[in-house]
Amino acid sequence: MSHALPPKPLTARACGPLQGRVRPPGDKSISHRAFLLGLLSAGETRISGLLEGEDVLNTGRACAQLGARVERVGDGQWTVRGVGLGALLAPAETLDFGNAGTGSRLMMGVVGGHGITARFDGDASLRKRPMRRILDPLALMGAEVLEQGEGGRCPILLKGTPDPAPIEYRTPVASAQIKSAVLLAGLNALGRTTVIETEASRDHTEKMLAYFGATLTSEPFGEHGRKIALEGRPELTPKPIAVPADPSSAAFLIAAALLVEGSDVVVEGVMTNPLRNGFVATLKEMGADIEVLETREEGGEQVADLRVRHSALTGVVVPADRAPAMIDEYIILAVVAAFAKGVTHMNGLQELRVKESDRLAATAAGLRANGVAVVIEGDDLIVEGGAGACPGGGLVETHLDHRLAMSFLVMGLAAQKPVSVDDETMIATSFPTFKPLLAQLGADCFS
Ligand SMILES: O=C(O)C1=C[C@@H](OP(=O)(O)O)[C@@H](O)[C@H](O)C1
Ligand SMILES: C=C(OP(=O)(O)O)C(=O)O
Repeated sequence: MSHALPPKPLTARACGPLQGRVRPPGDKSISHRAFLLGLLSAGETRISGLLEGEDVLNTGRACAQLGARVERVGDGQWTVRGVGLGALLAPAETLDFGNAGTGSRLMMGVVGGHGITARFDGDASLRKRPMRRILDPLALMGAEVLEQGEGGRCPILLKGTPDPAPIEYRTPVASAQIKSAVLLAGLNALGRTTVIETEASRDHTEKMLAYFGATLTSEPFGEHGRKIALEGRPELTPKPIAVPADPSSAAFLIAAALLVEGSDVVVEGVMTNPLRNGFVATLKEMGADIEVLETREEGGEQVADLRVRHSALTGVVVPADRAPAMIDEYIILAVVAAFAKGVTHMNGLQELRVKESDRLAATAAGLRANGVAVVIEGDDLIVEGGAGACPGGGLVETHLDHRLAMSFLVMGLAAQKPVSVDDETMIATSFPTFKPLLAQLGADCFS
């Protein structure tokens, strides 16, 4: 499944100071959800600022296969004419989610709660990712897995139920994808679906469901958790969605500005949702000069312009309970840590093993290839920084993982020797404007 492009290597070399203002693309998590809620509500949902990355576009195509009319009406502007809850069509062809865990898993929730059957598939990376974590709660609700790859992996043929059982489900790991899949299936249940998470994960699904008119409560559970309860069969009403800038994409621009000497950059409109801001919080603890210039609300989220200046950084201990708020930022944090003074100890990274690649192993390998001392101890990553200097000079294997590619290219902008990645094509899944935006800041240092 998935049309695989031939790998395209890319090298980044040291560049002069980064200067200017830049706005990262729309948030990937919110963009996926905008398409899905558009599908599930009858009428027209207008979306602006959508991330036009391959992951999100695949979700849009899948929504069209289930009956929605999905149209691009301008740059980042889309409309979705949804069929509404309970009225989805069975797709004639396989739903191909490419590289996207989020798109495939959330859509499994949607299909699982409807009386339709759909085949889910994706690229070689997606075919390695665990799906039982989604299929298990969906089975409790009445969905059936008719076919599956080894160990509950894609390709998966899922038969949903027209009458899902409302369940109370405790997520086994902190995962917004598991929580969202259960809630999306629970939308079509007669009764209340409850999800309990002991570590709170990103809350975009809850916020968007409430915005579209669903009755939903979210209350604290234990020290760091949440209990979310959703009343089934709501009247979902389409609402305009303005997608704020993605903090996970912003992370690469912020890191580049911190690492390249003399840089002074403003990254605009970055979503500062507390369940997404662990990276900036950690950088500040490391001594990063990040000034919050203007806070405001965009599309129901707090956003801010961040002024970032080159900074001398010091290693820190990153607590395990911060992982959900920066789960996609550990690779770039590890790269930043390679330039810090002293050791950075990142705790509790077991979930990194089941992302687009085994990010724990691949990050360590990439650092070693570039002369950085690193140890994996259990589920922890320990990086020894070079106090402002990082040797570089390595070739990094990216294993179809966009964030590995971008993180090590950022390393190359500040390292002593150029850094190469074996494939840049996957960057298009989440941040197609990565190179042009860096070039806009003066970092036109890729070849
Ligand atoms: O719900 C989402 O949009 C996401 C949740 C996270 O995954 P998990 O739910 O597996 O932690 C994250 O890594 C992914 O990039 C996006
Ligand atoms: C883990 C990621 O995404 P997904 O799970 O959607 O593939 C990511 O973007 O880093």
